[in-house]
Amino acid sequence: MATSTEHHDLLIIGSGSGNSLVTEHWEGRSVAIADSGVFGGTCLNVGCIPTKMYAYPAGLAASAGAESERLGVGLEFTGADFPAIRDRIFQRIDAISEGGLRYRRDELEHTSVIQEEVRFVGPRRVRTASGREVTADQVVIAAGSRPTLPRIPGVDLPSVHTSDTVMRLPRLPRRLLVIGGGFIACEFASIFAALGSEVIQVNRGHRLLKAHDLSVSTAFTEIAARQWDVRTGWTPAGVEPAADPDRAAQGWVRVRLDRAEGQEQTGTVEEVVEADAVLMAIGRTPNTDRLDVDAAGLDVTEDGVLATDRHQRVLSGGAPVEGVYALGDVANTWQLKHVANHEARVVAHNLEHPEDLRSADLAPVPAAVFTRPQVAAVGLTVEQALAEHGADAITVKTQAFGDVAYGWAMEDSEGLCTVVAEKATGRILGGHILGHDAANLIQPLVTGMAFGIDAHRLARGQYWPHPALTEVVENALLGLDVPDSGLL
Ligand SMILES: Cc1cc2nc3c(=O)[nH]c(=O)nc-3n(C[C@H](O)[C@H](O)[C@H](O)COP(=O)(O)OP(=O)(O)OC[C@H]3O[C@@H](n4cnc5c(N)ncnc54)[C@H](O)[C@@H]3O)c2cc1C
Ligand SMILES: NC(=O)c1ccc[n+]([C@@H]2O[C@H](COP(=O)([O-])OP(=O)(O)OC[C@H]3O[C@@H](n4cnc5c(N)ncnc54)[C@H](O)[C@@H]3O)[C@@H](O)[C@H]2O)c1
Repeated sequence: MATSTEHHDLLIIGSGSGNSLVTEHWEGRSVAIADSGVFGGTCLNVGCIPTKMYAYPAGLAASAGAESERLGVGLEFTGADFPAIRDRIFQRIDAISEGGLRYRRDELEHTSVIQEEVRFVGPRRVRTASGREVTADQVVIAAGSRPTLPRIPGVDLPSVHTSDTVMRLPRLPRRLLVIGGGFIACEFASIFAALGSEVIQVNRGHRLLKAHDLSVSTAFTEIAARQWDVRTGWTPAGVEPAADPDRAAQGWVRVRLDRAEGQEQTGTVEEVVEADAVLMAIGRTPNTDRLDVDAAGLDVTEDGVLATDRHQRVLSGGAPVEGVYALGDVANTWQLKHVANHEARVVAHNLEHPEDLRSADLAPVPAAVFTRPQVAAVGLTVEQALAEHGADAITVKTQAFGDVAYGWAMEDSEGLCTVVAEKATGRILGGHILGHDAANLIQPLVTGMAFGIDAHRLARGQYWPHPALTEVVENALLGLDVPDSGLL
């Protein structure tokens, strides 16, 4: 039963990308931001930023040893001060989150923060957990996603973590069992292995990063297996405290693994791994189910995200609901911050200019995995291009890092850049990079695809500083069987 009702010009559900919607336009108007979690959302508090703040020192740690020795530099890894790294990261992050909350809640006159879970009771009406009813002329749903947990016994034991908690562990795990083979699982396996944990990564399928191009995913799985223990074809079946009471008291658990369905059955069908920390990283669930969207009649797609039109207006029965927008992980399946940011810019404009609606243009979307080595991708994989265009219509070049000057100087033997393009036109269909600095190296290919620059023109229509590693992209482009642009 509602105890009070308040009305705002704008209600934003979710303080992650949603927080960026409060532009100068809203001064003198009333804006409420509802968030029952930590202010600032996933990217800042438990996502992109802290993971990369771990990935950088982890990269420094991993450069000692075999790689440095091979190049004649005597570096020794003497251990990571995990609590110091953790505290440095979260002292910086928590201050930003707390400052953002104070600014919106206490300092600005036209904004308020509802620190409660909210659920829809009508299209532009929500009820808070404490029973307040809040209405608004316009509503933006930016409620994000949360880690998915497997439905197995023992998943609620304190040593079982998700990406929300694993970065705040009191100490570096002795043995970390990582479940999953996607972005989150691979980034954390790479980080914790470099910092000194014994990492065992268990994945259902036989390739890590399986959504990536086969060339990248296959090579990454092999390289990962040289850095930590990768076990494929398994799925977790249950977690229980370790049999030894002393170990159990220290948080050690036994994780039972079953052979994953549909995977080749060789060897044993059940295995047990003991670990003092377990990370479940098997995907993220959009938060639509936390919002009672049915009460507002809002459409949800079969992927569980809110259905929107190209202006990010939420649909009801297939038609846009006036003044209700959605963005980010609750409204798309990319689950990437740069996509949420783009959608937020579209929504910010459309809220302010309902008579001049702008559209989200999501293609092509790059993604980068900040492992060691890094992985980055944009557009179609070779397999997708083959399926969509046929073998005769496409051309593919895989350029090894070691065959361009800087990669050769690094004595790199792992890095590769695969580009796939349309043979007849040179239109770039996709790019896939594994290796040093892949997250940066992918950008020329994103530019080429976004601005419709064909492969030869992209390679020959600009200078590439010699001998920078970007030459790996230039050479991949030049290796394609595409029309000559005439440029030299
Ligand atoms: C470990 C990790 C690393 C990542 N690294 C990267 C990366 O390197 N690059 C990249 O592009 N992306 C990365 N991502 C993905 C990226 O963080 C997300 O795509 C992005 O943060 C989504 O933003 P959002 O605004 O949609 O939602 P969020 O930032 O998740 O905000 C949603 C907010 O809504 C609140 N909320 C939800 N339901 C309710 C409710 N009913 N009532 C009140 N409040 C509610 C939540 O508390 C939350 O604060 C990473 C994610 C994770 C988990
Ligand atoms: N650098 C980045 O851009 C970055 C980093 C982290 C997360 N993210 C975003 O967050 C999203 C979620 O990441 P994620 O890694 O959790 O999901 P994901 O979808 O990338 O990977 C999920 C993995 O879990 C495995 N899996 C699923 N169920 C399983 C089970 N029962 N047993 C064993 N394995 C199982 C899948 O095979 C897959 O390998 C990503 O899709 C990405 O968009 C991005």
